[in-house]
Amino acid sequence: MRAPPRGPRREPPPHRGRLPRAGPARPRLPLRAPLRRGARPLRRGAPAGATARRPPGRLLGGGVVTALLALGGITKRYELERRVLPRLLGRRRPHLAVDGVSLAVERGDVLGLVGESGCGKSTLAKIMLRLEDPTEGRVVLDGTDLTALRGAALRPHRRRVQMVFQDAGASLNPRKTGATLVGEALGLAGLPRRDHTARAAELLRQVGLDAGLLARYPHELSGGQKQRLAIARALAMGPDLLVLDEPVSALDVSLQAQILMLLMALRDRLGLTMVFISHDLALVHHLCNRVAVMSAGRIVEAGSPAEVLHRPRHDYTRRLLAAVPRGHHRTRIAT
Ligand SMILES: Nc1ncnc2c1ncn2[C@@H]1O[C@H](COP(=O)(O)OP(=O)(O)OP(=O)(O)O)[C@@H](O)[C@H]1O
Repeated sequence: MRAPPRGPRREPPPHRGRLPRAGPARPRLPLRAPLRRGARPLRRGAPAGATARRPPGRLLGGGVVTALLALGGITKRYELERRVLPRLLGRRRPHLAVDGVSLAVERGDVLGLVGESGCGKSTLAKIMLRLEDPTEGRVVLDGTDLTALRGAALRPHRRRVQMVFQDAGASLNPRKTGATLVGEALGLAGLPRRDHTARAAELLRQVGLDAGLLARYPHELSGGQKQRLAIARALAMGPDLLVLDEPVSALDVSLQAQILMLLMALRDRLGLTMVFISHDLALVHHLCNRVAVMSAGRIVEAGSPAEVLHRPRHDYTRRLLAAVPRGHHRTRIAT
């Protein structure tokens, strides 16, 4: 651990071992660097017993958390039913989908998470949103340990991380119009009902859709329009972090480019923090300022797109790059 900088002596925080309820003066953790696998306690060097005294969902003060989202030693094991020789081998067999991932997403980052199918990207995304519980490890959002929270205590934090799925059509309730879908999100975000129509129209404009489309049901929209509506609905919640799981892979190439340009505009205009999950290294190269490469449940390499995609250090990343078809994507990565 690095020694604290020398300087004028600071007063100790008013409640040692307890955090103030909320607010800008909330003490932060030193999580700039990715957490080491299984690191405990989260505040390195915290006094023995500090973890036990921590109120649920709150972290001890004393340092500075710069990461909006910090994953510390995340492991996810699924217990699968064993169909072959269950009496002999046992009924359950564990499957390790995520294996000790530590990762920090800073405010304003657009982090590209790449890796081959089945390496654990979506599972990790669901854990970021607490749609799945990790088997081990911590999810810390803006200094709050989400893994310690349940039910009503978790809800307000969960809204701060929104997800856009590959298949927007399936994630939009077919019985509800765009106005209802976006309006519900605005209601959850606490916007008074009288302001819903104007805000929904504004959000639709932000994602490049005509506000008139709010009157339509999802099946009356094209694939690209559905994806934009899903993004508008996610933005309606006023998220701090948007997790996009293969948001363009179901679209044709021209629509992919349009959605990518939209995401780049949102990144630049709103300063959105995003985790962009994709197989497509060229898309990641264009959109992201950081890239993490995942293989068999682990992050094997992370850095800037220039470092990871142009000067890969890990064999797996080299193989991933070599698998990109010549001409199309490779040229786009090289530019
Ligand atoms: N609910 C589940 N129960 C059991 N195993 C699961 C479950 N969800 C995912 N898995 C397994 O965990 C591993 C990681 O899956 P995950 O969906 O996270 O991969 P991925 O990298 O997102 O793949 P893709 O790019 O194809 O979407 C896979 O082997 C998958 O079969």
